[in-house]
Amino acid sequence: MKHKGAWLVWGAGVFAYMVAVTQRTTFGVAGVEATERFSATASVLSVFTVVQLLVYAGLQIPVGMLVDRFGPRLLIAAGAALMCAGQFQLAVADSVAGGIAGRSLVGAGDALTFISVLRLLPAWFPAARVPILTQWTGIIGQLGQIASAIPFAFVLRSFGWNTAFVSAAALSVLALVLAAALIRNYPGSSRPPAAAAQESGSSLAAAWRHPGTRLGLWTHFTIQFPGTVFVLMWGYPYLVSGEEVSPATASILMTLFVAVAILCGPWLGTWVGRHPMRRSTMVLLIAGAMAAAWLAVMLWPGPAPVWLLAVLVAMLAVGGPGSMIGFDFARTFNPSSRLGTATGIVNIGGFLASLIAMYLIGLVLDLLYSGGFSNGDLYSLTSFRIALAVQFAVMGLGIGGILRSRRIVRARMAGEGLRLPPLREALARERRRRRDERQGRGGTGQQTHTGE
Ligand SMILES: N[C@@H](Cc1c[nH]cn1)C(=O)NCC(=O)O
Repeated sequence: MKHKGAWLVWGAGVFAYMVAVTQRTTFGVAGVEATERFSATASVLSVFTVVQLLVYAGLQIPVGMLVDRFGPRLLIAAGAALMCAGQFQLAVADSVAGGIAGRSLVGAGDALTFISVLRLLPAWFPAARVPILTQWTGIIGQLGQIASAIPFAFVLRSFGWNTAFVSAAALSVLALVLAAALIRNYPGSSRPPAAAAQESGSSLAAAWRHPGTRLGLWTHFTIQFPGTVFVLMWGYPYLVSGEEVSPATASILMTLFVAVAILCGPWLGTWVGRHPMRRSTMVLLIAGAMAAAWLAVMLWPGPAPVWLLAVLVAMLAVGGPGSMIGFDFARTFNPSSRLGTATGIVNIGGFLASLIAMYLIGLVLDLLYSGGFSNGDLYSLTSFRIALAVQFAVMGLGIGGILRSRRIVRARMAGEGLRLPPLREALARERRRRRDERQGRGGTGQQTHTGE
């Protein structure tokens, strides 16, 4: 059942997440100014991003346990306060150490936000709506990037570093006030007892032991990282220096990425709500499509045509919303008392894989350059293609994790007497459901039983 005030609670949570995404991405927009302000090279500046991501990923499990114990409201408000402090610190910092301290605070506040907002959904909305609302949370949150790319960039270029980062800090004050005023952890009297401190450790062990949580982790690991690596680090230099597309075309391709992620999110959310027993198959299909698109681009003789690059970007973009299926596994395979912990475990996956892939790609590019393979061009097309191919190894590791945890989940389901209908049977049932729907014969189209 949906509860009164649910949209307001969710709205304040999503706003806090959107602001977190803005704070997360402001530094990327300020690269040129940061180089001058901190007198730093590009590789020193990349440390800012890596430290921020490490802090974010490292805090996921403690934050998940804290959400289960204290509820999302306190954590969302604390996250906004930390991000405000971090952006303020960055506004006044003029040394690399001071800047990294600011970015670490931003990473910490960011880490508190997303899983706390997801934790609100099952408490306030009916189970059948949670997959689609999870997708909308992710989609609306990503719009925070637009606030960095347009108004933040404008203030930075017109009024300078200090004003821009103080303004960003002020946005988190607004998120904090709205969270404190509007968010309630549970509707009315339905508040379950908070987890006791000593229960937190055992709920972490229990969440980890459940193969469904690990299936979620590997899902997030496998299909979030190719898009993150592309957008946060290597996509733009690869397109412009490697594939030799113009900066304007590269920007259009990056915009296509955001558009595809927004468009396919609701479709995926509805699909997952209807076919909970086929979620891992969908995840494997998305992973296969991303790998196939990369392979086609890499094997193309000479620079790839723009249409093929657009197909690649579209496939990579599906990974953002696709990885949200990982959180659906966490939700449906864990009781609500340890949902935050399980969500935190899942959310480490994509960020860990992104850090590994970003580092390995940079390493291979450097090795090819120092070994004389690149003919003095660090970002040559062939070097880029060889370096980017390390993603297949990271993806292979993730697919191995998915298949293994899925096998254990299926064995456990079989032990509980739950039979997974063969794909042909499921497809025939879906065709019947659509026909009935077209002929106006009932059925909500939603299945709420769990599976993989
Ligand atoms: N998969 C992302 C969010 C997303 C949704 N649609 C596109 N991207 C994710 O896991 N986000 C975690 C976070 O903190 O942003």
